[in-house]
Amino acid sequence: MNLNDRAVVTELDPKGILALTEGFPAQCREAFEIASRVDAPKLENRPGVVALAGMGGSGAGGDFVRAIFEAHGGAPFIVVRDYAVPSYIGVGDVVFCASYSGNTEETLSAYASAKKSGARIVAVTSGGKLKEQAEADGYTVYLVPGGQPPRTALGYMMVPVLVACHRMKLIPDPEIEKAIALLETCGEDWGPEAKDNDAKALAGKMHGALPIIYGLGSWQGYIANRWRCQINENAKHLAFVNTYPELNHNEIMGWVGATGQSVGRYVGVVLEDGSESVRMKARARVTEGLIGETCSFTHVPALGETLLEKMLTLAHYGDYVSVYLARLNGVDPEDIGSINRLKDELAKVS
Ligand SMILES: O=P(O)(O)OC[C@H]1O[C@](O)(CO)[C@@H](O)[C@@H]1O
Repeated sequence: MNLNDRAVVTELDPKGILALTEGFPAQCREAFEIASRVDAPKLENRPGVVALAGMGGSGAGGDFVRAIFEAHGGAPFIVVRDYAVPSYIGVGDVVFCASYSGNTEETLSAYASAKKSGARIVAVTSGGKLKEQAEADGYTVYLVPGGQPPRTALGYMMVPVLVACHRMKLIPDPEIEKAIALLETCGEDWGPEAKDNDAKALAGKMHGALPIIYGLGSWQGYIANRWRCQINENAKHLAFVNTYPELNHNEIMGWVGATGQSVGRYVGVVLEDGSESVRMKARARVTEGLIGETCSFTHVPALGETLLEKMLTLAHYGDYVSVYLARLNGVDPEDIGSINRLKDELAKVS
């Protein structure tokens, strides 16, 4: 299949997931402008905990912010992918409720629990019940443009949280515009017109295989999870994710049996910064040696200098891979039939 022909790549993509992927840098820029016009909450004291409640693509945005807090932040930051915020959240804490549609049941339920806890709530949404409730309750709302699949709205959902946290003096300047400028150059290498294209090549390796995506460290693991979600939803393709060094304490033994198991072909990906410690690099090298021919690993290094540049470029690369893999699999990247059927069934459960 000729993935160098845009018409071929978009043949099964009537809703334009490829175009939305290409538009990600512009989306981040627009989100930055929107967020810059909104007053962030004024905090009297530093919160004990900052949380972000969100599912799927909206939860992924929380992981990016979490990584920045873990590297440079002034409070613990947790991502809640569940119906309620933890019991230790209370008055003085900050809870971002992020739902692009504004109608995701788990996030609306987490919103209700956060409200009960007395925490300061900030909503990020394009509308729906979350907008209605947060406005009625008098909380800060970052309102972003609607009308696209939530997983393609990562910029809209993440950038306002970063801007708000910076303005609340919880993180140093994440240099968002610098990261966007770098993102704007990536389409030349990974976009549909780029012929010598590593993203297309990696999608080709994943086609007919089970991708195993390892992060060479914690934030790299968060991005690996975003890759998995995009590969699952866009390409209708299973993928497994793990993170160094934890996988050296368990999953490495799973590979011992994998050679004889009839799973088919595995293809490995390691997402890395490039400046990991000597010991972390050694872990990847030795692990790959032990796994041997059962699975060969492609290392994908992050681009840029800042943590945000590195995370966004690695995630953008994975988004392209997932769209090319969707085409190779012969599926519409927009279709989420099973998710919708699940929601229909759940609607019958009281
Ligand atoms: O951001 P939202 O609208 O809450 O959606 C969260 C997630 O739910 C889904 O719409 C599927 O139910 C995902 O595509 C999305 O990432």
